[in-house]
Amino acid sequence: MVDGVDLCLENVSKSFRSINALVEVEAAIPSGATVALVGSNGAGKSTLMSIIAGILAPTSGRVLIGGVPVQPGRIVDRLSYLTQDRPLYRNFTVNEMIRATQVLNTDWDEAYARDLIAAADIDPSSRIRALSGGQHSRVAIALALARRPSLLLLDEPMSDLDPIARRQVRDLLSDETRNNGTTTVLSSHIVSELADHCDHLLLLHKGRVVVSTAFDRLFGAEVPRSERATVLEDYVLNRLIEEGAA
Ligand SMILES: Nc1ncnc2c1ncn2[C@@H]1O[C@H](COP(=O)(O)OP(=O)(O)OP(=O)(O)O)[C@@H](O)[C@H]1O
Repeated sequence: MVDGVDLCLENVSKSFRSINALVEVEAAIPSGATVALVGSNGAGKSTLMSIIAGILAPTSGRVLIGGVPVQPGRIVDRLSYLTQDRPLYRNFTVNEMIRATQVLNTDWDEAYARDLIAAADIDPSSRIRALSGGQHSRVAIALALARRPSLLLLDEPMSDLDPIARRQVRDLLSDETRNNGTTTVLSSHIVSELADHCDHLLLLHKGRVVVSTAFDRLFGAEVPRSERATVLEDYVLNRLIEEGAA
């Protein structure tokens, strides 16, 4: 069991010259939560993840992970971040990529990485450059999970997966939270897909928080599980329309 950590965003702002990518973002995410990070293109989702991971420095404000402030430029312990570009060494084989990740990480579960790659039906002797986009993502997701993180950041992890692979990855992430208590932040444009296994909504629009709340508060007991996807999608759409997004 790897315990998750709570995540606290305190007044986080980020500007790129004249662009205000994030404006005073506040959120408190409990340990073990799975957060659906949602917003239109350019809403600030990737910027926020990079700040949480310590890769980007906020212009102001701070991020606390398990009560400890993130120091930009310093590696955050037990955090895995799958960026949208899924950086893997293209000339390596999958086996070489597994070994390289092992060397770079103290907490590492090689057997788990190999199980996940086998479950995706990927030959570990294949070169990364010879993998399809979806297979490339499956390897990147396997490496991210096998680092046994307490905090997992996934930027559109399912964007290039086929429907079966999407379901497999969704189940995998649900198991991860259930078995390991991993706190997860997951961005996606397919809101309905997030309803089943996320339990917190963080909706951004033009860098500002529109909603940060537990799903339970949104849905209430009266909405059956089977209708959650539609209800969540409608809710997000209506809130974005209210914000002037359409
Ligand atoms: N390195 C950068 N330099 C300048 N502007 C940037 C940089 N990174 C992001 N931005 C701007 O910050 C804003 C937020 O971008 P970000 O990539 O965080 O949005 P996003 O919600 O992840 O979008 P998408 O859904 O399209 O991936 C955008 O206006 C973008 O142009």
